[in-house]
Parts: sequence; structure tokens; C-alpha cells
Amino acid sequence: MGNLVLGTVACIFTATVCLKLSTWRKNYKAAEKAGFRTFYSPVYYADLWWLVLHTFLVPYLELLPKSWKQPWLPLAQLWRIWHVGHKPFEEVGSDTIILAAPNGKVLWTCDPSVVKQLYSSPTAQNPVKTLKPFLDVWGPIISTVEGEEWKVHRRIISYGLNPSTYATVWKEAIHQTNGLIDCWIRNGSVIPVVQYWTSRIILYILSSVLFNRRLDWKEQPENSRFPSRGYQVDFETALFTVVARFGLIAVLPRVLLKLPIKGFREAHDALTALTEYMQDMRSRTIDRIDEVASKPTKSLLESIVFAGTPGPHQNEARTLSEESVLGNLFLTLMAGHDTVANTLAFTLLLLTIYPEYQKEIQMELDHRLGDRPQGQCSIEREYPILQKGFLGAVLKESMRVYSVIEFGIKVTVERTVVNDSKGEQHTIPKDTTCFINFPAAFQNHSVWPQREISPERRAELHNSHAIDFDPGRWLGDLAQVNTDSYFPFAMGSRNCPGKPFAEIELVAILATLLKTYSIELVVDEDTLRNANGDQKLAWENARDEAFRKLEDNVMVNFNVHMTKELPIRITRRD
Ligand code: HEM
Repeated sequence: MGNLVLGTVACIFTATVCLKLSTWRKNYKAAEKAGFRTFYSPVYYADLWWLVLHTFLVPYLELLPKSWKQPWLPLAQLWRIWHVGHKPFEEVGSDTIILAAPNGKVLWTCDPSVVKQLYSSPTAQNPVKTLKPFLDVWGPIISTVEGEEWKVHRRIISYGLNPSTYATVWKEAIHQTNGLIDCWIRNGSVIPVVQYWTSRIILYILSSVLFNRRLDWKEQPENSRFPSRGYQVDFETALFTVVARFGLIAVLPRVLLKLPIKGFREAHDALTALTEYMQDMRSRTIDRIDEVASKPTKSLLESIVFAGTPGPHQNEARTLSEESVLGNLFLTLMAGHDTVANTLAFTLLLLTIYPEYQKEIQMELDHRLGDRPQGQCSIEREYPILQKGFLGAVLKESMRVYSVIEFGIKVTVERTVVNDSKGEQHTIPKDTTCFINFPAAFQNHSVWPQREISPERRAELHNSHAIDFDPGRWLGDLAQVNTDSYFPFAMGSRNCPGKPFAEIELVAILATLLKTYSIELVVDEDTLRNANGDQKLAWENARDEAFRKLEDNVMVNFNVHMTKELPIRITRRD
């Protein structure tokens, strides 16, 4: 009997292995026909066994000879794509690669020509079926629909992103930056973790612009503030908790969130409270729907709620359900939060290790704004000048070197023909998952020249990405930029509709801060002692350490970010 069971198990195992090997071979054959460099990969990016076991397996897999692990091993670690940048492509000598795994075909590209066509081809679509179970917390949203339905969502969100919304973003960013500066000074002027504060300020701006609710810097949205069961969760705590715990909310079924585990319960209660707050905002907007209907430009909240309110001014077939109204409001908040907060945090840290660039911005601000009061700096006059000047160049360079989004994903629903940068035609097979690799395109050294620094010095700074931060490349006659290889906001019809929103708030925050204040690295006592009290040497050592931290402490969850300590100080300019 025992032998029979063992024999059956062995047979099933052998049959499964044979079937997998045959599908693996079939996937390779199909992938190869595209004419790109094709490789076998034992891992499909979404394999559950890989997601669970990778921490244990990767150190052993790293011991394999290069030819066995390149390029699939670095690309199978989706949380290290920013770290490895263009290297996997460099090593195999091609900017587009297809990996054939037992469970599917995956194309990786940073070739600007292929990227552009994938973003514009109707047969390469967003993986909405995969995203739905995670992102449809309330109902279908812009990111989980395709075709005509997507056009309706996109039109409604784009309609709310108009000059009047941008004017509010500009004003609110200035107001909240002043609040943040006061708060920093009240707290002793030292900022241990910049990311914590940039997360807050961006959430505050979004709260005002999206929900018409201004939050106040006096309140501390610490987790300890989370009320006991049965007590009202205030708006700010609900907002912070849902944003911070969105990973849990997206992955776990709602019923599991009700389990008596602290993190789960907080996520559940915050989500319930936020839903009620958003329903209330929706009802209040509906109460004045005639006034909203007659407004020539609507706020984002008004645009989304108006689109979800059937009435004489609406085509019923083109309206959004209540679930989609709440979902799209929240999606806009999520899409506009971590991306901007992380970009702002990296930019502030980069400006502390490059004080010369900070000075350049300040000289530009003095020249452009003079002694004009903040209230008189307008989005129409000052913003375009600052965006085109050194401040704009710093932001572009920061988004190039520290691109907070690692990749875009498209799935080919039909065979898809693309031409690569050399003009060669390729046909990507149906059902191929295509990863558009942002950092590989933005860190390709043949497109973006590196600083001339010895390999020994680079190694000493842990090959930090920050070494090649050079805003000057975006300016003047020396401009060394290839905008085809730069797309932090994606491309094509599904590009980021929040690009002007993000750029305006980043410029407004940095201009407000740096006009009157400077930020600098904190040199701690140990560093000063080790440099025998030599201030200059101590600063240089602290700077080297900051370079290393800006490499070693960069993490990826949904976005690229750095939440570990790298203390900076705010000081009033002379
Ligand atoms: C530095 C800041 C930002 C970056 C780098 C960024 C980047 C991106 C990228 C790459 C996409 C395409 C994602 C995909 O592959 O489908 C996207 C989509 C989107 N972004 Fe942003 N974004 C930023 C800020 C914002 C802001 C401030 C908002 C709104 C206030 C926003 C709203 C959206 C929305 C609604 C979509 C979905 C568009 C669609 O599917 O049609 N983003 N963003």
C-alpha cells in the first residue's frame, strides 16, 4: 500500500516536472521569435514560491557562475530594480531582453524606441485584471479599467486637474511649507528622518486640494493617537493610517482586517472612518450640485462627484458609481502622495550634500523674487521661470537619479510589432508581460555621462547613485540630456495626469523653504572628534557617510524611498 502511494506521488511529481519543462521550452521558443535577446529564467516575477522564498534563496543563487544567473536573477528581484539600474542590460549588450520562465514570458526594456511604442500601442495594455483585486478597495478606478471605461475615468480626473486647481496647489504648498518650517524650528531645527516630514506635508497639501480640508501642523498624527475601539477616528488619523497601511488593505480580504491584531484593526477602523468622511464630502458636494454644474472650472472633488451624480446635466451611461467616486478620490490621493513625498525627500537630502547647488537655487530665488512678499509670488509669473531655471533642473535630475517609480507594466493582448532604436522590427508574442524599466533608462551611462571620479573613490562611496547627481546637465549650451530616455511620468495616453500638480507643489515648497532658510548636514560629535576637531574634514566625512547612506539605505516597497535616519538641520539664511 505504502509503495503504491509513493509510486503515485512520484508519478504525479515526474509528470508535473515534465509538463513544466515542456511549457518552459515552449515559452522560450515563442519568446525567441521576437528577435530580442532571449534567456531562460527559472523564475516568473509573480511566482508565489519565489516571493516567499527569495530571501533564503538569493544568497545561494548569487554564488552561481555569471552565465547561469544573468540577466534573470537581478531582474527577478523587483525590489532591487532601482539598485541595479542599467547593469543587467549592459552585461548582455541589449536594451531589450525577453525572459522565458515556466509560467510565462517577460520582456524587460529600457530602449526608448520600444518604450514609446509599448506606451502607445493599443495591443499593449495595463494589467488591469491583475490590479483589480488589490486596488478596487471601493469600486473600479482609473487604474483598473481599460478602453472606453478608462476614457470616462481619465476625462473626469483630468477635468479636475485644471489651472484653478493648480493655483490652489501653489498657494497651499506655500502655506504648508511655512507651517512645516515653524514646526521644524519648534522641534529644535534638527530633522532626523526627512521622509517622515515630506510625507506629512504632501498629505496636508493633498487633503486641502482634494478634500477641501486644511490640516494643522500643531496636531501630531502619531500611531499612538489611534483611538480605542468605539471612539471616533479623526480625519487626519484615518487618512494617515490608510495611506501608511495601504499594503495590508490591498492584500488582505476585508474580513481578515477585522481580526483582533493591532495593525489589522487600525487599518480596518481607519478605512471605515475614511469611507464615511469621503461619503460625507460627496453628500455635501451633491447638496450644491446646481452651483457645481454651473462652475466653469471644478475642483478635483467637484469634478469626480459631479461625474458620479446622475441628473439633467449628465449622460447616465457616462457617470461613475458611488464606489468609483470614492475609489478615484482615494487613488488620486495615493498616486500623488508617496511619489511626490519621496521625490521631495531625496531632493532635500541631495541639496544638503551638494550645498553648491543649494546656493545656486538661492541666488536664482534672490534674483527672481527679490524682497517681494511670498503672497505676491504668483503661479503665473514666478512658477514658469523657476521651473525652467536651476530649481527645475535640480528636480529633473533628482527624478532621474532617484526615480521613485521602478517600472511600468504592459501586457500584450495580441502580437505587438515594435521597432527598436536601431530600426529593427520585432514582434512581441501575445500574453507577454512587458516591464518598462525606468532606472535602467535613466541610469544608462552611454546616454547620461557619469562624473569623472576614480573607481577607488566610487567604491569608497559605495558606488552611490548620488555621485552622478548633476543638475547642470539640464541647462544651457552644455545640456547633455536625451529626453527620449527620460520619462518619470510615463508616456502615451496613460501617462501621469498629475505631472503639473507634482511639479508645481515641488517648486513651491523648495522655493518657499530655500528663499529664507538653508538646510545642511548634521555633523555629529563623534565625527568631529574623529577629525580632531577639524570642522572642514568632519563635514567632508559626514558627507561621505551621507553618500553611502543614500545608496545603502534606499528601499523599495511600492516606491523607491529612504526612511532611515540621515539627520539634517534647518538654519536661517544670513
Ligand atoms: C513625482 C511625482 C509623480 C510621479 C513620478 C508619477 C508617475 C506616474 C506614472 C509613471 C504613472 C503611470 C503608471 C502606469 O504605468 O500606469 C502615473 C499615473 C498616474 N498618476 Fe502620477 N506621478 C506623480 C504624481 C502624481 C500626482 C501629484 C497625481 C495626482 C494628484 C498623480 C496621479 C496619477 C494618476 C491618476 C495616474 C493614473 C493614470 C491612468 O491610469 O490613466 N500622479 N503617475
